Amino acid sequence: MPLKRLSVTAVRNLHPVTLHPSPRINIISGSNGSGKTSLLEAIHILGLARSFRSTRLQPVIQHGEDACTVFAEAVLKNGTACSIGITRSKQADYQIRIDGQTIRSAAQLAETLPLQLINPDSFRLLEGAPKQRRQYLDWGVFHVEHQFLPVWQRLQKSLKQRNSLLRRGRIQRSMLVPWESELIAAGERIDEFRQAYLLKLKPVFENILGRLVLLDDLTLSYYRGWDKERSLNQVLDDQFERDAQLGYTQSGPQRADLRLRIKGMNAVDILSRGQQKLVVCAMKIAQGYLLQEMGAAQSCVFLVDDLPSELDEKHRKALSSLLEDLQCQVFISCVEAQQMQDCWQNDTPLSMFHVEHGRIVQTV
Ligand SMILES: Nc1ncnc2c1ncn2[C@@H]1O[C@H](COP(=O)(O)OP(=O)(O)OP(=O)(O)O)[C@@H](O)[C@H]1O
Repeated sequence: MPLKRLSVTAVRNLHPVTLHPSPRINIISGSNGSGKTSLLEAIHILGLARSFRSTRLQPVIQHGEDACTVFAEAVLKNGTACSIGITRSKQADYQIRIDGQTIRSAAQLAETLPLQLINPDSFRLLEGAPKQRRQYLDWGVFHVEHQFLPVWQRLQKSLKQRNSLLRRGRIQRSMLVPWESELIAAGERIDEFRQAYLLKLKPVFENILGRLVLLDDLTLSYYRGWDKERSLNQVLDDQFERDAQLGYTQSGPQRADLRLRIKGMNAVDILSRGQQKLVVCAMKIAQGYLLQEMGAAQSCVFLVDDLPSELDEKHRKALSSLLEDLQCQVFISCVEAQQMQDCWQNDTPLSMFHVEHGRIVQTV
């Protein structure tokens, strides 16, 4: 869902600004510490009510100010306008408004403005804990499967209850049964959603990866979080004693993972940094393409922090062409504008912004 007007007030070092971004490609250049990432961070806050740099929103509020605000007018897929605003003050939690209505859940915000972030931390998708890859997978499922959120919430609740009973100690097997039946029902649904989504994602990912880099041996597979030969019911039953000793549920959809391997080894142990960046980009861009293909309610906005770093010219251009073909709105930050200037076709709407000491000026 492209943003056609974006206002940012009191976010980090940024001076108050109103921008009119291109519905397609936006390049934000500036030297280190000028405020490029802060602009991407502001858009991220607008879409997810959280920063990608700090777990709390308070550090994002400009020193000496009481609150930060990000506001945008966006265009929905059906062509109608939609306004989204978020304010976070030092004293209170955030306030979100969509079309003048206050909303309480960040999930509604995420549904309205699907965002994909590619930044130096995205490497964690390959090298980090399974949680990162589960979140990646669930982002996709959330945007294409409306039943995902309520089922996922039921799963979290039943799992929390089971774990808290397990932690109490000296527990009877029968005491877990009511929570387990909820956990099993929700867990199996979540597994079905994830499998169905991955089946669609895999060919898109392989195609996109092939346009970026030749890695024929790379495989992407799914681990559902428990033994594939046994039902979740059976696994919970068999592992009860051990779960009770440990005080938590060892197996289940909360342990699901995506595995990226090359010749049976972890891809992250084999690939160069540049190749890892390309694989991560292919994974994220594939989700954008799939969202379009599956006719999701809104198209995705891509935030790409420091695209040129660790990529040579050939790969930079290949990546740009994928983002361009996606026909989404893209915000790309870089130090030198000219590194990103000649990557686009002549008819692609392109806007360029330069940031200096927090002041953003549109140059093209
Ligand atoms: N709450 C805050 N209030 C005011 N300034 C802040 C706040 N938090 C961070 N800053 C400053 O804002 C600037 C933000 O820089 P930002 O990370 O956006 O720069 P950048 O252009 O992306 O740099 P780089 O190219 O090094 O990644 C930094 O100079 C930082 O010291």
